[in-house]
Amino acid sequence: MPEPSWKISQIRQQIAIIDGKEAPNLVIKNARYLHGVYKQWIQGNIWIDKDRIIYAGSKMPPNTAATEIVDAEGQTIVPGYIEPHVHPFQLYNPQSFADYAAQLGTTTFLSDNLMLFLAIKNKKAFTILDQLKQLPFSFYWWARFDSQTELENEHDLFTTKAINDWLERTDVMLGGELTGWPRLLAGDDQMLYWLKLAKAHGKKIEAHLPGASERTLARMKLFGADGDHESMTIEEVENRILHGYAVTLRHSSIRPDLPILLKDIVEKKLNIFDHLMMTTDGATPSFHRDGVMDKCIQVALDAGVAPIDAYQMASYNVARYYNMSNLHGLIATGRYATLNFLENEFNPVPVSVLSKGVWLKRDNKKAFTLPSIDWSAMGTLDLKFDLSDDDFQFSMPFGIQLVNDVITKPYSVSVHTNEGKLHTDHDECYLMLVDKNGKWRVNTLLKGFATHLQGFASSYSSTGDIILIGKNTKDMLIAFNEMKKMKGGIVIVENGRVLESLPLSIGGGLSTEPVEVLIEQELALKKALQERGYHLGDAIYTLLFLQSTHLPYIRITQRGIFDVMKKTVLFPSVMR
Ligand SMILES: Nc1ncnc2[nH]cnc12
Repeated sequence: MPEPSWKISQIRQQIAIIDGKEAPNLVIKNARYLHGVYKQWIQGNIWIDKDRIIYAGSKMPPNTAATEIVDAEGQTIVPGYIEPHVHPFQLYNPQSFADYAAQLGTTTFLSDNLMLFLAIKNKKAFTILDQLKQLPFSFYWWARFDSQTELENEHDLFTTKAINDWLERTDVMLGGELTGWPRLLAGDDQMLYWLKLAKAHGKKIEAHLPGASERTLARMKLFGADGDHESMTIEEVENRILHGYAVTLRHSSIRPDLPILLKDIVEKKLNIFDHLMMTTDGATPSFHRDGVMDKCIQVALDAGVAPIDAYQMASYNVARYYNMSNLHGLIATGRYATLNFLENEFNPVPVSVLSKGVWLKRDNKKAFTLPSIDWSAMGTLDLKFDLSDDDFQFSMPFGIQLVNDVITKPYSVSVHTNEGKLHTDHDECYLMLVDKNGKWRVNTLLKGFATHLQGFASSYSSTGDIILIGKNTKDMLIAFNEMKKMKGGIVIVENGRVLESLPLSIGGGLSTEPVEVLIEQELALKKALQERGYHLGDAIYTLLFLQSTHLPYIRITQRGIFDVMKKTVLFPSVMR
């Protein structure tokens, strides 16, 4: 349960408001609001002082001297939306994502710690968490137990001490997501110990079980998994519910499954809405043009879900599951004053947003820009090495073929690779993963990414190592040099000229730009790639997951080309 932060003196003052000795800052009167436990719209007055609901019910405060009274007649009020499964590093950063999402009513986030965990020491990461805590929204975190790739130093990084540092925090709500669960089945008791440690700290365990059989679901339940967000079909939802999983339905840029899942649940008349949550699962910026959790709620309404269920799936259900309804997800006495004001319950995009007592949006206008935080703990990407012609050796019998945006398989290379150029009449490109410290590289070919892409460089990757792709080694080198000069980012080069560049100045992986700007930058990048033969949906995810061993079948990792099923390095990385 997250720790309420009110001091003794503040609680005394809150009691004095009930007693009429002091006045609250704000009263929302004539409110028609959602009460999550009654599951009804009720009428009443909500008294607020600073960030807390002092009282919600039929009465007005005895003392309203110096109280702002807002008449909410005609409006409908719901709890601020909660996004339970955020990967806050898809070009945006946690602050910029929250600033954008808040305008659409999403003000509480449960966020992946992976990027921070891999990039910097816990002490530094916690300075970022602590800064985010000062802002008028709520950021909670997960604690990962595995890197979802093959790191050179996985065991030095994922230690009991390092994981426990996270689990001890009251703003960490869960262990996982558990992408490395096959290790549990293979007998890894170290990982099982971490699950038990998380439980001992009162945290939930979020699994990651795409396509799991009933046998796997049962075994993972026995290991301690509580929830899963990977259902792609109604049968998968039903199986998870059967075995007592908390189910989060997903609507993301790579898996926009929510409409069909909800339609099937409604058609089958499954009475399970009190036990469902929804997520956008780290969708890339342009997916959020039409919303964050408001978009999920709209999808639910469109699928015929009753409005109260639709809102609860993005608020009270999440708060109750994570044992935080003492503060979130319920409009009732003692909770955070985090409310969305709607025209009516059929339009989840709020007219006004109050978050921890601060108006972030009022009457359809942005009322507050979340201040940016100090990202210096993440450092800047300062590559201290150069690449030379010697690095561009590509003589591999097989390469990596993209089956879709994120699934890969091995294929036999049949083209000449040693001339520094590849023909544009096929979709094979050179691919290199280079250590951000310049110590090693892995060279292979990538099929299915593009036909006409000459040079491409990205410091955006799972581990912060550098990905180079292209048909022309000279342009790949120029793209690398440009990315290095920018101190991180994504660059496309053609005939020696930079065509597109997207700077990622926070540690080489995150942008400082607002999400609105990032949407435009991502679309421009995607368009340039599409014009050069990229025919898949989500290029940013293709980059992010090239190293990810939680997906089949073959990956480029720090240790070399990796066979996911056999768990072996097929070709080791080469020292430079
Ligand atoms: N496992 C994962 N890691 C990073 N980003 C993701 N987005 C969706 N799933 C993810």
